[in-house]
Amino acid sequence: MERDLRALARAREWYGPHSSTAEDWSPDALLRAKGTTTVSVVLPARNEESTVGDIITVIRRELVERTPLVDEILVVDSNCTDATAAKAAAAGARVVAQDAVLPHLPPLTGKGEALWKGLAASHGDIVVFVDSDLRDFGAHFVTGLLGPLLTDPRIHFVKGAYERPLIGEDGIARRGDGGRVTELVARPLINLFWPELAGFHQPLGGEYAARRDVLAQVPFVTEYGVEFGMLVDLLDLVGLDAMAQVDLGTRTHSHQSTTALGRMAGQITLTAWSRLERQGRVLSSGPPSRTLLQFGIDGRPDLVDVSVAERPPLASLLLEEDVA
Ligand SMILES: O=c1ccn([C@@H]2O[C@H](COP(=O)(O)OP(=O)(O)O)[C@@H](O)[C@H]2O)c(=O)[nH]1
Ligand SMILES: O=C(O)[C@@H](COP(=O)(O)O)O[C@H]1O[C@H](CO)[C@@H](O)[C@H](O)[C@H]1O
Repeated sequence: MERDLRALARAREWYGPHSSTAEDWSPDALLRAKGTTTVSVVLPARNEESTVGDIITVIRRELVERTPLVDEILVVDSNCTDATAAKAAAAGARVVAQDAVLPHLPPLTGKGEALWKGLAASHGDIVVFVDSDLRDFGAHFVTGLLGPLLTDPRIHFVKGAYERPLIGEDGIARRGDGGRVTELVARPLINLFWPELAGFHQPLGGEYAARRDVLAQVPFVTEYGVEFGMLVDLLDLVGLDAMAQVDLGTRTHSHQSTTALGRMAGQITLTAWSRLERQGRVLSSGPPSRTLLQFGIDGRPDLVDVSVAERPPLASLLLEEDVA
């Protein structure tokens, strides 16, 4: 109890000095602070043809042409079966196929694989990750995330914070109802086991930025375990004071079904379990199951695989290759 109170006090103490808003970071001031630091925006995309082009157009117009803060826009084509790649290229992004990056490695799947391949295929000193399904994207998403990284060498990772309405099938936005897996799974797990991280408003949010040399030192959990695993691993690696968050306003995106989020919840739970084991905080007599029995509306049972894998820190791979 004492430890948890201390940890939550730590989270509260961290929150003030390490939280800002996108408005605090003007593009012109950031351009002055940028110097020779290079910036890559990496967008993981799985069948996002209806939104990816607009996001890239805003980044290119505002942050490449108007204020040259961004040096590279990379879309990772995550086994798309629609026109995502063509739309992204037409809007001015470089596009790489997920499985074409480091092709000598057996391909893995999911968002975490797309992000790790995006890190490997990009070049910026700072990498900004932005989801490709955002529906109200603004350039402030990127400038807000860059702010602390371009102005404070002590900060190595910045997470977006935002209000997340749930857009219903009727098209009506229900304030505060988005981020369902965050509220039902991730936030409770973080508060129970990593309360130092409790100050992060949106631990699963898909918009965040970090220094390349830090991202290259953490593993990337595949599928939808990537954000949860990264927060816990970065807390270990760089410590809470090297992490910050920026309020980006409101974030709306394409929503998955409850069934799909059930699978996501399973992946995140397995990720949390793996970190508890790795940190020696649980002793296990055997691995947890990696399957989830779900039931369709008609009650039909459906056994799904919620296993996650893990890519090693990129730096370790490049070191091996150098040695090889
Ligand atoms: O195998 C995958 C799954 C997702 N994504 C991308 O990762 C981002 C977040 O995924 P999604 O929207 O499915 O998650 P949600 O926001 O609904 O939790 C989006 O840009 C997806 O296109 C990806 O690149 N590969
Ligand atoms: O935050 C969440 O609960 C989920 C689902 O959000 P919604 O309930 O569809 O608004 O969305 C996030 O989770 C994924 C897993 O970490 C991330 O990859 C997504 O980028 C993020 O949108």
